[in-house]
Amino acid sequence: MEDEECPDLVPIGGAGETEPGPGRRIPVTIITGYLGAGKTTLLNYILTEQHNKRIAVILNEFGEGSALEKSLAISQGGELYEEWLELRNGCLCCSVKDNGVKAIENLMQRRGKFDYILLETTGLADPGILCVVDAKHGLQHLTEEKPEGLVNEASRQVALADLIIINKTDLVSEEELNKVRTSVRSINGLVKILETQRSRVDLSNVLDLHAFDSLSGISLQKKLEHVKTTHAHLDKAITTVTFEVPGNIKEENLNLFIQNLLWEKNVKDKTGRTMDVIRLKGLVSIQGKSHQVIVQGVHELYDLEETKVAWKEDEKRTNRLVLIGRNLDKETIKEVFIATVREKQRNS
Ligand SMILES: Nc1nc2c(ncn2[C@@H]2O[C@H](COP(=O)(O)OP(=O)(O)OP(=O)(O)O)[C@@H](O)[C@H]2O)c(=O)[nH]1
Ligand SMILES: [Zn+2]
Repeated sequence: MEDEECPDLVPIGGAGETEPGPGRRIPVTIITGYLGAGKTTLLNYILTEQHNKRIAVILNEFGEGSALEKSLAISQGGELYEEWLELRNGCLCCSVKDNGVKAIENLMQRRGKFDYILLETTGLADPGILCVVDAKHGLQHLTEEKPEGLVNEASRQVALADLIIINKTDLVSEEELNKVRTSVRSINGLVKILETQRSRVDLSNVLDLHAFDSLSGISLQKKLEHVKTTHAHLDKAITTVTFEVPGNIKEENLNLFIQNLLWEKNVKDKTGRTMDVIRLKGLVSIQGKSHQVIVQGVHELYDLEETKVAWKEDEKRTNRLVLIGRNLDKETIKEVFIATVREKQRNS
């Protein structure tokens, strides 16, 4: 990678930011947070709120799940400006200098200038400016012990953030919320903390991060440089598997499959280890439903939601699932899925 070919990202609140005209610099906000914390919910909220700002969003692709991620983003997003940015190894600081900047440039060439740019990184990426923390599972992620040599990504994200959004406050008691808040505070004593449901945050807080930047006294560029030197890649034990099974499935069978996986935890890999699913996403075809259904799971919580996208008449109905977690093996999980669906169909 040639350094001179890579334009630098503009530090938030950098000189010239308030200058009018085409030379005005555009703030870039990077959104981090552990798997399923609510980053996409936040982006969708920001993009659908009335704010009279032109905002570009750059989403990352995670592992094999890119096709599905993309379709999910489109079906939820309404009118988004989108550019797809593949983060190599899901690591922002490795990728942002080459294809990251390129993605932003491509976007501006096609769409003109934006007022703000938001960048979503994978749940396991390194650096952070705005970090979404899951009120229900955040404490578990922050305190998880890592094997020798591996960094706890969740606490690294919190440590680097200028703004923390503790999301899903509806799922916890005031006491649990206090614990998460205290834990975040102990990792990052300077960071501004906001608490939300469905990531519904006052936009001025999110789009105007340089206010906090001055607090921490360190620019985005410096942060990226800093993080690059103390580098650790994705937690190797966590992997992504994707599979597709054509046809219609019954809702009760799908529930059974998911509950075995997330609640009963009785699905094992070939060596007998329990498959531990942190994140589950899917686009499925439920018998008797004309519209595509989205499956969303975060640890033991999941829900099914009918989308506005109808299956077309000549379209092949199919089920696509993405699982992120430990001890996942694709063949086995696919077999279990098919078996669960078939088994119950014979019985009922
Ligand atoms: N109960 C509750 N659920 C929420 C809240 N915010 C988001 N969710 C749900 O949490 C799930 C994950 O949300 P996403 O926005 O996709 O999370 P993400 O951080 O983008 O996930 P990854 O990109 O996979 O890391 C979805 O099912 C959301 O509907 C909240 O405040 N309360
Ligand atoms: Zn997301």
